[in-house]
Amino acid sequence: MPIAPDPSSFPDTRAWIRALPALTVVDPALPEPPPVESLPDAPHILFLDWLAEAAAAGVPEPHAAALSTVDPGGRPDARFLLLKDVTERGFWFSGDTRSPKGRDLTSNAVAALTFYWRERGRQIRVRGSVVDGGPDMSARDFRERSVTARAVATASRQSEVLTDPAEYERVVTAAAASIEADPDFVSSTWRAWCLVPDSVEFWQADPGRRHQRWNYRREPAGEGWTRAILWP
Ligand SMILES: Cc1cc2nc3c(=O)[nH]c(=O)nc-3n(C[C@H](O)[C@H](O)[C@H](O)COP(=O)(O)O)c2cc1C
Repeated sequence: MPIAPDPSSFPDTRAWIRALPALTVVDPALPEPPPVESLPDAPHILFLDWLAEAAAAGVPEPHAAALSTVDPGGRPDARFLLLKDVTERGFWFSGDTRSPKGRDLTSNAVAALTFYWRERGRQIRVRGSVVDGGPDMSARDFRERSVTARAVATASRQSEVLTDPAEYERVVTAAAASIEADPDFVSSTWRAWCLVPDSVEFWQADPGRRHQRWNYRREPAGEGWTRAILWP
C-alpha cells in the first residue's frame, strides 16, 4: 500500500490532493477482457461472483454501498448503507420510511447503488426502480436486527436535529425495553426495499488505464439482458 504524502510538504491543498495515490490496486489475476457472450446471462450472477471474490480478497464490508436517491425537487443525495440480499429480482436494502432516503424513495422510486472495492480495483454501478419488498420481507429484515438496532430504528428520528442527546438515550432505552417485552414487535415504518435494476455496470481497473467495463441493460420488452463492453 503506497504511503500517503504529508500535506505539510506541499505548497497547497490542490498539490497535495493531486499527489494522493489512486487506483493503486490492480487485480493481479486481471483476465483479458472476456468475450461479452461469455458473461453470465444476468447481472446478479456476475455481481455475486465479484462480491464473493471481494470478500475472499479481504475487502472490508464489501456489502457496503452508496445509495443515491433524488428528492421531489430533483436534488440528488447519497449515503452508504448495507446490502441485505441479492436475488434474481434485484438488490435488497432496508431503512426507515421517515428518513430522508425513505421520503426520496416514496416520491421518486428510483435509485442507484454504487460499490467500490479498492482492494480489487473494481466498481459496480446498479441503477433502476425501487419497489417496496412488502410487509413480510420488511418484518423479517427488522427482526434480524439486534435489540439495540431495532430500538434505534423504532425510536430514532433519523437525520432530524438532535437538540438533547439525553433524549436519544431515553427514547432508545424505552424502545429496547418494550422490544424485550414484545420480541415480535415490528416498526411500521421499517422497509425492505428492492432495487430492480435496468442497468448494471461492472468496472475493472487496468494499470494502463484501459479500464475494462461491462454493461448489462434490461431489454425493454422482455426478461432478458443486453450485454456490452463500454469504452473506458
Ligand atoms: C457502512 C455504513 C452502513 C450503513 N448502513 C445503513 C443501513 O443499512 N440502513 C440505514 O438506514 N442507514 C445505514 N447507514 C447510515 C446512512 O449512511 C445514513 O447516515 C442514514 O441512513 C441517514 O440517511 P438519510 O438521512 O439520507 O436517510 C450506514 C452507514 C455506513 C457508513
